[in-house]
Amino acid sequence: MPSTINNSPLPASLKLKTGQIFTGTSFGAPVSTFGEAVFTTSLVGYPESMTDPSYTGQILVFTQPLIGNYGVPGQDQDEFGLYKYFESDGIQVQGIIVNDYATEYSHWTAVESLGEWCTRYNIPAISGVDTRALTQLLRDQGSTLGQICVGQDSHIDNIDSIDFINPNNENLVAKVSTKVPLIYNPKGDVKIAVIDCGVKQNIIRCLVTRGAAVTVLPHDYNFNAVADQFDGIFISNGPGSPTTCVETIKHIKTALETLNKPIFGICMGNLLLGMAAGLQVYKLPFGNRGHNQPALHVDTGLCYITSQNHGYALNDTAMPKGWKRLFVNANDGSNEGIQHETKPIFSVQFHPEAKGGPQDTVYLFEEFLKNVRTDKAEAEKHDVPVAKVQKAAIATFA
Ligand SMILES: NC(=O)CC[C@H](N)C(=O)O
Repeated sequence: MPSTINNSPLPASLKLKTGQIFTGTSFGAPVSTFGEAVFTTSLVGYPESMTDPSYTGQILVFTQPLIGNYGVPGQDQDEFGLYKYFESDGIQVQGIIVNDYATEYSHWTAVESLGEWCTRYNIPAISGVDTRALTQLLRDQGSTLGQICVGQDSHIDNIDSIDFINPNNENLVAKVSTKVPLIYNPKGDVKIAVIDCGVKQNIIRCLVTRGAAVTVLPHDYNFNAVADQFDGIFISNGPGSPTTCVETIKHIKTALETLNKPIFGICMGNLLLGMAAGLQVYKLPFGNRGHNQPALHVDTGLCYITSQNHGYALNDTAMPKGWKRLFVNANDGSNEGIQHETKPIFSVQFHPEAKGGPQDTVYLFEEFLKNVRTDKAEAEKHDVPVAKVQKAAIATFA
């Protein structure tokens, strides 16, 4: 059961660096934590969002008022060894803030309550917070550093003496990336190297279910040295500031200069590819997090509803030579994707793999794999060495 004193829940609060305190009661672990307070407008998908490594370092505020009513599923795996209901092997957010926590849950996949799950992972959770007021504040003043306090003294205003920790100063990608290469669906017809900045399980699933063999590589792995073993490169989503990913950007830059392979990036992948191409990033005031973000496809004018969770964006006002905008956000005009004008290289800021969210743009995985298969067929025609075995890439790491 969640933390209680004599069966009544512990008081808890969210203290913001800007001086405000939001009070409520604890329904998770009785621990205090720091993070960047951000809000998501998604209506469903709390198990997926909370296990998405992109949320590492963040205190997640749900604007959907009722959270927890379908409980939390188990760690079941599919035929590829990927988690069916989670995006990684545990909770990644620092803590969660909700308005109304559903103390009773019901769903055929549920094995425990949201409160029990948070407690097991030592993650604090607060309910009874006016999340509408909190969201308006975060929207007006921007994402804000905060501390979740749990316990009898949690309501005391000691903000002036708190040394708030900014998670974005750290290379969070290094924390969540795989330490060793991992292979999924080794018999796939094309071989994709996934640069793991914190890859979601459903991104890997979107590649393997479309026939690809996937090797997940550590974020700083020099994939250029083993590029002949792969037919395409994928750059994943991930937490924190892209400016901390110096090593990964260096490798992508080398790839752009020397490799002739299809590349696809998602979210952090869009930021890193853009930076390697010469663009700058900036921090959005409150970010775009939710499942209803409109992305306009620049060439056709078609608008897709997309799943998003990012705090940074590419400044695309002047595109580098050879590159063009692929998508823009119809709400705030921020960049939603870039594309090379002549090479099969593109990336998007939103999440076409969803989980949660709409699947309007999942077709982009087919576009990428079409690029990869066409490129491979061309290379074979001209007898250029194409991807052989993946074992050698592993051997250097094992
Ligand atoms: N989902 C992601 O990959 C997020 C990218 C980056 N951490 C940002 O917040 O902008």
